[in-house]
Amino acid sequence: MQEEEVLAEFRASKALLEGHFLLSSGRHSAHYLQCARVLMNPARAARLAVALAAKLPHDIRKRIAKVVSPAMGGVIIGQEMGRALDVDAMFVERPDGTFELRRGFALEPGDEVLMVEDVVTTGLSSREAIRAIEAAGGKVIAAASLVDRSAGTVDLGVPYFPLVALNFPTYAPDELPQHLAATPAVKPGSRAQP
Ligand SMILES: O=P(O)(O)OC[C@H]1O[C@H](OP(=O)(O)OP(=O)(O)O)[C@H](O)[C@@H]1O
Ligand SMILES: O=C(O)c1cc(=O)[nH]c(=O)[nH]1
Ligand SMILES: [Mg+2]
Repeated sequence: MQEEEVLAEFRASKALLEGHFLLSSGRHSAHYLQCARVLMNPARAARLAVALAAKLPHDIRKRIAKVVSPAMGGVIIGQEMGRALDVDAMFVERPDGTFELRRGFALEPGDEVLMVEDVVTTGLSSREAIRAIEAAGGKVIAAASLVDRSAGTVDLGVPYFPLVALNFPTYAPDELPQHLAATPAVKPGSRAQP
């Protein structure tokens, strides 16, 4: 799938939002990709997962034993990546603030894992998820996401394969441009506010 085709899927699902958003990292942006809208159509979710799986080099792809994603945003694309790669998919969640495997999910010691996200902006959630997977005995050999909002600048500590890389500006709370400072921010994600 070419970048323009991926963006067409986002546009068709009305997932490209404009306004004033407080992101998971605490940074602000005038743009938000609501991946839940992209993934609410199961056929579209499956198509995008097949395209994302095709981004993985063959030597990495054939080693993947499990897919693990950070909830909530990673759950649906993680499940679809499990289907595309024909491996089990599970998720980490943070009811007490730190990602952990729950619900009877477990990794075998040394299981080679693909960490799958919906969006990577600063990489904070991805790095936290990778830590949780490794604490549970897994070995994260690569990461993948539908969107890399860092436009290729993020370092997750493992090879990282996004389906599409975009560069929407983000701002620290004390450096908001006038047009954002003038409107209240909405926070679409589920990370607890500090
Ligand atoms: O790279 P980062 O700066 O960490 O930002 C990206 C993260 O933010 C969103 O999750 P969020 O914490 O908003 O919660 P959600 O997955 O429940 O929507 C998104 O799903 C990624 O996990
Ligand atoms: O950084 C985020 O929290 C974030 C950005 C974005 O565009 N979409 C999203 O779901 N989360
Ligand atoms: Mg998330």
